[in-house]
Order: sequence, then structure tokens, then C-alpha cells
Amino acid sequence: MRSAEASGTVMGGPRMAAFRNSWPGRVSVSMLVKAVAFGVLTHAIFHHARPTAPLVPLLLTGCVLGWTLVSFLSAPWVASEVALAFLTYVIALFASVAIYRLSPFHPLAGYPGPALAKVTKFWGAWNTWKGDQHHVWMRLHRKYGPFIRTGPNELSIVDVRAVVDVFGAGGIPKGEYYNSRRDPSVPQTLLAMSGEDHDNRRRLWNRGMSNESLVEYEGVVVKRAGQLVDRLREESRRGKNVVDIVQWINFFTFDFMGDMAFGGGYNLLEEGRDEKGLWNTLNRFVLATAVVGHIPWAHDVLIKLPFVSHDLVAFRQIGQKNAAARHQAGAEVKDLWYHLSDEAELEKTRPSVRDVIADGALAMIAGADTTSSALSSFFYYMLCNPTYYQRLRDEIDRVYPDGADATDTSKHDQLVWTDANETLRIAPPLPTNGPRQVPYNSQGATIAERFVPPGTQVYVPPYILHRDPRFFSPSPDTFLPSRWLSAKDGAPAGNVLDRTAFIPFSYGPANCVGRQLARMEMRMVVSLLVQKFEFAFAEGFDREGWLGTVHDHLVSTRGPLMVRVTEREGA
Ligand code: HEM
Repeated sequence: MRSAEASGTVMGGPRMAAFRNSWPGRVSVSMLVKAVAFGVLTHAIFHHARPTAPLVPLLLTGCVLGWTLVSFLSAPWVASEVALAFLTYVIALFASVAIYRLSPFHPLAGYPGPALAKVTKFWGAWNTWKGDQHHVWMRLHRKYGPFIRTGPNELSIVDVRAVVDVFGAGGIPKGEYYNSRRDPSVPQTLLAMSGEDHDNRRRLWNRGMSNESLVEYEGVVVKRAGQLVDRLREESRRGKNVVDIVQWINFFTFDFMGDMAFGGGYNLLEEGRDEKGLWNTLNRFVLATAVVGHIPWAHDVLIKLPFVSHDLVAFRQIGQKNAAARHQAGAEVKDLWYHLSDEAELEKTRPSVRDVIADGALAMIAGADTTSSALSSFFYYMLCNPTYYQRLRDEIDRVYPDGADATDTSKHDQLVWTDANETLRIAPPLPTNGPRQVPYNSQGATIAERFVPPGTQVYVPPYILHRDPRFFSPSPDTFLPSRWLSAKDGAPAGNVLDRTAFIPFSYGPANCVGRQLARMEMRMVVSLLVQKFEFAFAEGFDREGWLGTVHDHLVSTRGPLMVRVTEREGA
């Protein structure tokens, strides 16, 4: 039949046309075999060459190439045949990938996990989109144990030895996940760096977060915390005195980070509303980067789609604009910018403005959203636990009697119940944190005494580690601040069985550089607000439902937390 068609002897007749369109009856088996072979070959090439960033264009090129070749080899052909060949090629390609990832030949075959997770990273992207990655992984760890496969080349490990093996000095570097979050038009931020580059940039950040620097920033916290009290006082004097405490805390942390990082620029507390939608932009930015982090190869393509890129670009621009303005203005105070740009000229070479601007958006996200998340959770758990709330208030009234200045940080070491450890344990602001990646060009790594092959991304998720009875017992799922008290504070000892498992600020050389600042901020705000106000859940507020609004988008985002706020007598 093919030779007759090719010679043109039967071309064009109506019966022939009908016959031609009646595929798959007349499709040649050899053509299908070729399509399958090309699909498997494309997989083999991709597997070997490991194209990361531009995978999509390569995939498409491969598809088109396969299509053309199949079409050519099975010529003469008709459109329906080519369509079927192409479809067969694509199915064969994806089937080959899926079979390999599920097979005993895959290097991670020995690790348990759901089939979908083993086959595609879209599973992880979907969980992040929904915001419940921490809950999904928790269920899997409870089913399968400390090691689970959460992606084709990805593990989540809940073992205290992994904290040291992964995050400790000599641990595992950052990889594709962090690179994909990066704006290709600007230099890398501290967050995405590893090795020597990280050490060099981190030295500047460490200076900006040293004890001396924190003393400089205290005045800024005091000013903004005072402004927060004023605004809540105004609200408490209004009719229903019900406020969304999450929103006010957001405003506080955003304004404060703006002051500290860029010498000022945001005035959300003063305006009492977020007219420019900064928080929404921030939240969408956090979500977009978290989803893209799962599918790094898609970043270069997604970034070009206006509805995806809008928030990524908008937020980066806000951070970079403020950073540039601060650079122009020069140093008035020794803010974070002063240290990051080495205005004291302590380094051999000063970082370029572009380098410092790159850390602009990072400072806002890393500093504002995290602290806001921790403070919001603190208020939530405090209000859910009236006995704890009473103890906290008694302590603050004792340490700062008769309305004494509750911003006095010299008394912070007397604040036992005000410490936020239990909130950071039960609701870590980065519930699953970011992964590290065993380098491709390595021999693999040993993590918690198990071999992990090159290229594997490894998570050690704080949310799950913190609720593991091997490390926090009894009642790891219960908010129990007394577990952090030592015997001298009158608490039963032994509730924190292994402190290395407590990693809300991560661990090792790339742990949170701002943790002392965050703790100082939290103690100050809690002391001041609890001293001045009485808080209670607003009537009818769905307190159980609020937990469902907390989403794991790398940094956790949260919905409105409606509380009744009343001024305390004599406050
Ligand atoms: C309660 C508040 C905070 C929490 C729970 C928190 C948590 C964390 C965690 C878990 C990491 C490691 C991220 C990773 O490995 O991918 C991190 C890194 C970082 N944090 Fe925080 N953070 C908080 C507040 C702050 C503040 C106030 C700043 C100040 C700007 C800050 C700046 C940073 C920076 C720059 C890094 C990157 C460090 C590096 O890669 O060397 N954080 N934080």
C-alpha cells in the first residue's frame, strides 16, 4: 500500500481518503516501535546529560526532533499518523521516565514513599501550592519511618543525626532548589550561597547581627513596638475593639525590617493599612518561589509568563528599590546596610552595590515574614492556653512592675515563660525548611548512617522533627511551655530529650543569622503588649479553623487572627 501511495497510483480517490483517515487500523507497527524507541532514547539522553535549567526547551526540541524523525522514517504519511506517532513518542518518553523512577534500578529505590512522589516533582509542587507539605510528609513519616522519598531524587529525613550530617560544618551544600529561586539578573543572595562565597558574605551579615549591632537596633525596635502599642490602643478604644492581630504584627515586622535594613521607608503602622498591597505581594512571592523551587527547570520558562512573573518581579523590585535608595542616602545610622556594604571598610574588597542590593529583598523576607509568623503563633497558643497566659502575665508584671519600661532588654534573662521556644517548636516558621543537595560530582554522602547518592536533595523538616516523641516527650503534639523549664524553674526535667532536634533557626554555618535579633524582637513585643493589654479570641472566632490557614510555603503564611483587645487597668 505504501509503495502504491508513493508512486501516486491511488492518491486522491474518495475511497482512499476514507481509508487513510481510518487509523489506527492502518498504522504500521514498525512506526510505533520507532516512536517508542525514540521516547526511550530521549529519556536516556536526558538522564545522562541532566539538563537542569533549560530542560523544557530541550524537552520540546527533543519531542519535535523525535516527531520529525518518526514522520520521516514512516513516510509517506498523513497527519493522523504523525499525530499518533508523536503521541506514542511522548507517552513512551514519560512511561520510560516513570518506570525507571519506580524500578529497583533507581538509586533511591530502597527508600519508601508514595508512587506519585517517586515519579514526579509536580507532586511536591502541588503540595506546596496547597500549603500542606508539612502535614503530608508528617503522615508519610508516621507510616514509613524516618527516611521517606518525597521526589524522584529527593528524601526527607527525620533523624537527629541528619541535623549534623546535613546542616553541620562539612555537611551538604545548597543546590538547584536555591538556584531556581534566584533572580537571574542580579547576583546571588546569601541564602543561595555555599562554601567560600557563603563564608565571605556571611562574615558581613555576622557583623550586622553581632551583639554590638543589636544594641544599635534596639532603639528602632522600641520605636516601632511603641507605635504598635499606640495603634492597638486606638483600636481598643473603638466600638468593637476587635483586631486582626496578624495584620498588626505584619505591619510591625515589615516597618522594623525596613528601618533596620534600609534606614527606613515603610510606614504601614502609621498608615494603618497596606495600601500598596506589600504583604499580599510578599505572600504571593513566597508562594511562587516555593512552588518553582520544586521544579527548578521550569523557572526560566515560568518567569516569562506575566501572571507568574508579576509577583516575583514586583517584590524583587520593591526590595531592590529600597536598597538602592538607602545606598544613595548614605549612612545615618549603623543599620544592616552599613554592615552589608562594609561602609566601615573592614574587608580587603568592598562588596559591589549590586551584591548588596541582591540581599535587599532577602532581608525583608527572611526577617519580616518569619518573625511575624512566630509572633502570630505565639499569640494564638497563648490565647488557647489560659493557664499559660496567666503565668506569662504574672512574670511580665513581676519583671516590669508598676508599668516599668517593658522594652528594657537587660531584664530579658529573667523572662522564663516569655521565651518563645515552645511556639517555635510546635509551629516553626519554616515548617519543612529548604533542602540541601548532594553534589552530582561527588561519591554520595552518608546521612544518619545511610548512603545517599549524588544529586539527591535532602530535607530535614523541623515541623516533623519537633513533633517526634524520640526527641520531645511526652505529648510532642501538645503546646507545653513548661517542657523548656529547667528543674530549678520548678519544671519536671526530661521533656526535651534531645535539643539538637530543635532547629527552628536551622543549624550549622548557614543557620539563621538573624536569630538573636528575632528573639530580642519577640521578647520585647510580647512583654510590651501583655503588659499593656488584655487579649482574648474575638467572639465567634474559629480558633481550630485558624490552624488550617497556616500554610507551608517555605515560610509559613497565615490567615487573620481576630482578637478582642482591651487596655489593662493602669497600663
Ligand atoms: C523567628 C524568626 C526567624 C526564624 C524562625 C528564622 C529561620 C531561619 C531558617 C530556618 C533559616 C535557614 C534557611 C535555609 O536553610 O534555607 C534562616 C536563614 C536566614 N535568616 Fe532567619 N529566621 C528568623 C528571623 C530572621 C531575621 C529577623 C533575620 C534578619 C534579617 C533573618 C535572616 C536570615 C538570613 C539572612 C538567613 C540566611 C542565612 C545563611 O544562608 O547563611 N532571619 N532563618
